[in-house]
Amino acid sequence: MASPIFLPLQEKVPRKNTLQRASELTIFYLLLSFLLYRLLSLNDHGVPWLLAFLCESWFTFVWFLSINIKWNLVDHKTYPERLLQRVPELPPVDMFVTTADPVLEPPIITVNTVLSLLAVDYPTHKLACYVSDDGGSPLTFYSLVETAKFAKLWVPFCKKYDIQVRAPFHYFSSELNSSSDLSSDLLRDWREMKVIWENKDNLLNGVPLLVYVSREKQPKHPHHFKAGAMNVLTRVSGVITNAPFMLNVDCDLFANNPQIVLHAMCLLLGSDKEREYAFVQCPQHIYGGLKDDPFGNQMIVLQEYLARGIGGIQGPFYGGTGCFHRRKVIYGLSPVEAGIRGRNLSSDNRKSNVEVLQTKFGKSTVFTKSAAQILSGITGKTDDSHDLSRSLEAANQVAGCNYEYGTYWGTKIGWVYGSMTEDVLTGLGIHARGWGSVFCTPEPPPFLGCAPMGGPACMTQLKRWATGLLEILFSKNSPILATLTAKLQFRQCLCYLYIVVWGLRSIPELCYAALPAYCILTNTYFIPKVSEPAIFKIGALFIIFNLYTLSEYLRCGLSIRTWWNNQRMARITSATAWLFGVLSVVLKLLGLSETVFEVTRKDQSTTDDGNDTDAGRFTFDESPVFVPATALVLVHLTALSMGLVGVQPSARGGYGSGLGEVICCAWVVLNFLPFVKGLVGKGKYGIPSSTL
Ligand SMILES: O=c1ccn([C@@H]2O[C@H](COP(=O)(O)OP(=O)(O)O[C@H]3O[C@H](CO)[C@@H](O)[C@H](O)[C@H]3O)[C@@H](O)[C@H]2O)c(=O)[nH]1
Ligand SMILES: [Mn+2]
Repeated sequence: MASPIFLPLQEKVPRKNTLQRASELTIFYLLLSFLLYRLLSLNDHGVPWLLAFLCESWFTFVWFLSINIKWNLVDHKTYPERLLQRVPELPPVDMFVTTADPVLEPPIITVNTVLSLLAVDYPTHKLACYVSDDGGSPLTFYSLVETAKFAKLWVPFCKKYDIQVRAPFHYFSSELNSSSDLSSDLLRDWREMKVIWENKDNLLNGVPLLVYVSREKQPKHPHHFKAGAMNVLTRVSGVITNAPFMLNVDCDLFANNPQIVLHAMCLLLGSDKEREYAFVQCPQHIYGGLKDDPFGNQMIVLQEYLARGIGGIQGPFYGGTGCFHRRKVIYGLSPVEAGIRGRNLSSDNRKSNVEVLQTKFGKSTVFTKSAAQILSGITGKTDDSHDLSRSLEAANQVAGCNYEYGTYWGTKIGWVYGSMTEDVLTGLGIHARGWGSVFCTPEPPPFLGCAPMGGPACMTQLKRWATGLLEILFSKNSPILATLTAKLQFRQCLCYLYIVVWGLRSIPELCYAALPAYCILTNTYFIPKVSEPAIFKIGALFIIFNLYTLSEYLRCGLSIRTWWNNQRMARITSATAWLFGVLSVVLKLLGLSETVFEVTRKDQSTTDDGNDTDAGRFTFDESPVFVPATALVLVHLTALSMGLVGVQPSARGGYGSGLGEVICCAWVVLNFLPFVKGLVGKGKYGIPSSTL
């Protein structure tokens, strides 16, 4: 047995995926050979053929990007029990929570998240929790005051009894009523707990610092939504605790695995190789999720293969929540400057003078001093004599709405502005400087959060993502430029391309989905006739592709229904939210309107078992986002009935639409079934007459 000192804190485990690779390449080959067939026969066919060729070329390109992502799947195993033997003293961590709207994000959700963070297994005096409230809501503030009081009972209680789920809301709803024995035990211990809490002088048993921040906002000053909030939190924490590591979560994402900070440290501390990880991204699992994922947004398969796949290249994207950062990376350092690669910079070089720092970081002297410490590698506050009033004064200054003017904040330092998906943009900047990142997937899942339910809430979220990602493609921070001019690896660039073109996919998808109906209505065709061998290629493509995606779901232990719901929702999203994402970016590029961050409604789970059938039903509102998909469905229904009755114009040149088009048409209708139901549904389950 090796001594614990030499045992690694983490291990990179490549996954075997020979069969998947073979299926991916088969699909790619079929796509290419089918494209060739289309190309060679372009002259004999009309517009639908050309359109189909263009759309299929795009699908082939997207498929190529997806093969690149999934080629090398890796897992990272972490061993927190070895951590203390290797690292005698754990570093401080500042934990950030953002909330913005007390109605869409009820304070009880934020309170749970905060309590779960305060209670993680980590020395309490090394932790501090900062909550940013962009709503400036008295309700949220009052809830947090109460939280701070409750935490003094809750944190020691969790640690003493090694409670697993440390978000009280979830703990009490799941475990308390399991046996009467336990309840009486618990009651006695509740009384005992008060003994524990009297012992508040002992910091190790205490509660981490909790700070409420509501930054200054004024109509004339852009506040940059969440990215702006994160930058304020970074500065405020800089002048108070200045921890070298920062964890950030959205208000709904509570810590589900009390050891998560230790797991993350295994990846951030370790050897030189590990120190190249700029951030540790945890997966976002959903709690109280509806059965079979009716809205296709629990993202289990996406995270399983996408994040693990990029893990085999430069590392996962930054997902905006459930992520541990190195403060010095957020402050703009590259791996070389951080002394990880190449020579360590001499201390003279590192010690930038105050003026240079102030032009980059802003005018606060307290803050620039703290930043200088971080940049030179000194971790944590050096002077233990905590001058809280001085810190608070500085905190007020750095949270002001005009503090960032003329500084590097939002461009080279901190969370980057200019995209509704500030997370991906910020992570891209970090990768472009040459840093890596890593996906952390311990059991039980580290964090759990909400997924929106119902049509409109899902649309808000997906539209924002499509908008934000497309903003990145057209900005000066685009991944293509980052590969050409900076250190973004080529394959990593292809991974970024895969997601930043999400919105653009709507156009070819919508065209392709319109083809069957168009062909039936005009009695033309775009599917090869049965007499041609190419029919086997497109048939095989259809079957192998669906079996391949289905196998991905089955391997994750998900049901066939979940697979179907996700496939269907992907088509619906494309014809709705993604299309509108493209429109809003076009309007922005034309200078006609600005993009806005619309907060997603955080529903508390409505049912305990997640089996309520109505909760999974697609809902509508009067938003124009539903118009294109409704039109698509109406046209297909018309085409289908005309095709079946046989009232079609006579075909030109002998061949008209055939069985192929009818099957495709029916397939489109099947995919948009929620809209077909919406045509006859009542209330929120029906498509409003204005949309129709
Ligand atoms: O002006 C704002 C707007 C939002 N938020 C916070 O940002 C977070 C994310 O907003 P939410 O509406 O929950 O968006 P989601 O689509 O659920 O979030 C995903 O997508 C966002 C980017 O679009 C990322 O910022 C998130 O981390 C990621 O989880 C929440 O904590 C909000 O309170 C602010 O602090 N200020
Ligand atoms: Mn969210």
